[in-house]
Amino acid sequence: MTPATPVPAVTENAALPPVFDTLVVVGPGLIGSSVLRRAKERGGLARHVIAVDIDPAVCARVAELGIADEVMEDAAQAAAKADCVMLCVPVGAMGPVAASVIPAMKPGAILTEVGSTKVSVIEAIKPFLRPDVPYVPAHPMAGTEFSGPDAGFATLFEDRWCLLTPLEGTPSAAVEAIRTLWERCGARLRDMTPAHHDRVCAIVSHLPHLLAFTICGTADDLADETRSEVLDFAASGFRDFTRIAASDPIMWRDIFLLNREALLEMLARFMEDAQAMARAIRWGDEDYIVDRIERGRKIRKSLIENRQA
Ligand SMILES: NC(=O)c1ccc[n+]([C@@H]2O[C@H](COP(=O)([O-])OP(=O)(O)OC[C@H]3O[C@@H](n4cnc5c(N)ncnc54)[C@H](O)[C@@H]3O)[C@@H](O)[C@H]2O)c1
Ligand SMILES: O=C(O)C(=O)C[C@]1(C(=O)O)C=C[C@@H](O)C=C1
Repeated sequence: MTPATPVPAVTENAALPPVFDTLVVVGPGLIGSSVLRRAKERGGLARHVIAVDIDPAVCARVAELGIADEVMEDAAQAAAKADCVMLCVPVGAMGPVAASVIPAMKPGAILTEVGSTKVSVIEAIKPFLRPDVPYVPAHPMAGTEFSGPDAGFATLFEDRWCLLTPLEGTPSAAVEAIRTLWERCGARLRDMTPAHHDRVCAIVSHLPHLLAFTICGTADDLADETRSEVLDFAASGFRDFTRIAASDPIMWRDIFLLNREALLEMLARFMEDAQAMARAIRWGDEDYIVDRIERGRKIRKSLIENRQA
């Protein structure tokens, strides 16, 4: 265990009784460290927060930042102290990490996670579940292209959606505790089925990342001269793709592979629509082209009105 440098806790939720006594965050990267910061800076989430990471450098950094009361490398040892364990590791690591923490958890303690895919994460965790450890899958729809404990910030989830995909038979008190935790992080909550979640995220998050990685690769494959021009003149449109294309490779490898079916379905639909646009351009179908652009403008406007852009 590494002693952590204390950070002065601030107010906002401080008057409210904390949702949990002890919250363990496994994987204090962008998302996990944002939850830790929220807990420390605003209060109301947990009286005591423990961070666990497999990477000793991450543990050392979290201790230095002072965003947890304790920092540990052994997930099971930390889980034994928890009222809630929140897994914030890449989706491909959720199953193995759940397997190591669940046997150590106290009866009645809650397991939750923040994975970007739900059906396959739930499938990976299910074999290790215990009847006395409720599991509440969640997904905060907030992030940046950065990762690691330095990337997090306490306001990351403010006004962002957090999607809950509760499983049948989960005690409602456990679902409500996780809902309250995210509300106190500033998020707006919505419940949906895991399968619906995966289709929605495939179109609004996973496909855009796939397109961004691909367009950067396509530009990079062009002749040297063209590539340098791309970089010189990438003032806006291309530049906007490069922001999300800078995201973490392990995280996105896992998301693509673990949301394979929904992502491939959305990609096939996108390719059909792109073909239709190509046809309209070839045949000079102005109405089709204008209609598609207007739909894009409408979507952007509604995001702005919903404070999501
Ligand atoms: N980045 C986003 O925009 C975003 C948004 C919502 C949800 N998510 C999901 O949240 C999770 C974390 O994403 P992030 O961006 O915070 O990642 P991150 O890379 O910033 O942090 C992940 C942390 O998990 C640690 N880790 C990996 N394997 C581990 C293991 N077996 N045991 C303990 N620690 C382990 C890593 O060392 C790292 O510190 C992922 O499942 C991701 O899909 C990400
Ligand atoms: O804003 C970004 O950079 C993100 O990639 C955030 C984003 C998204 O695509 O919206 C990425 C993955 C998550 O699961 C949720 C949010």
